[in-house]
Amino acid sequence: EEYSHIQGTRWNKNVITYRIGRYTRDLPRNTVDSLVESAFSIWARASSLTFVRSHTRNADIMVEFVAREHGDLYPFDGPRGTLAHAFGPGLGVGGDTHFDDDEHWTAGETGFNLFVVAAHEFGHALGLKHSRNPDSLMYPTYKSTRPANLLSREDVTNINTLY
Ligand SMILES: CNC(=O)[C@@H](NC(=O)[C@H](CC(C)C)CN(O)C=O)C(C)(C)C
Ligand SMILES: [Ca+2]
Ligand SMILES: [Zn+2]
Ligand SMILES: [Zn+2]
Repeated sequence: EEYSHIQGTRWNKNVITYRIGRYTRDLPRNTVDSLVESAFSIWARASSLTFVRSHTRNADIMVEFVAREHGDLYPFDGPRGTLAHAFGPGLGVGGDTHFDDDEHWTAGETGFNLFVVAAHEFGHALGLKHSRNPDSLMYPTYKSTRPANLLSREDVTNINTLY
């Protein structure tokens, strides 16, 4: 889900920073780093946005793996069910993206594919809402077999309407 009701609608800049906090034990850290970077690059290629990894606390988007109650109003639900959530653009918690660490995160076809889920969540972190088009990345249900070009024409149109 996305919680844009407490944030703004879009970032007022084109260079957006992100920081990876707590990792998952399911994957090597450098695998998580590259999958996260690839998920951001999907949106960068479709828009005028640039994403820069930061190691300081004041990054725009904090990316973390957490479970159950984790300090915001939206505790996760254990294995399956909700896989992740992200806050819409804004200061503080704005843009922050949380992955449910009770899921089995993978880089392949088994478990839940981190790249696909991250790309969906980062759409929310940029201000996108859900789509009713099952072919769109922003469709609310996870699909493991996504086309190579993750974004639908609708996704590309929507990100370019916003930025
Ligand atoms: C397998 N479980 C699902 O398909 C669940 N969907 C999700 O966890 C969404 C993320 C997917 C689309 C990556 C939640 N979301 O929208 C975050 O921004 C349910 C449909 C069960 C809620
Ligand atoms: Ca879950
Ligand atoms: Zn969503
Ligand atoms: Zn959270």
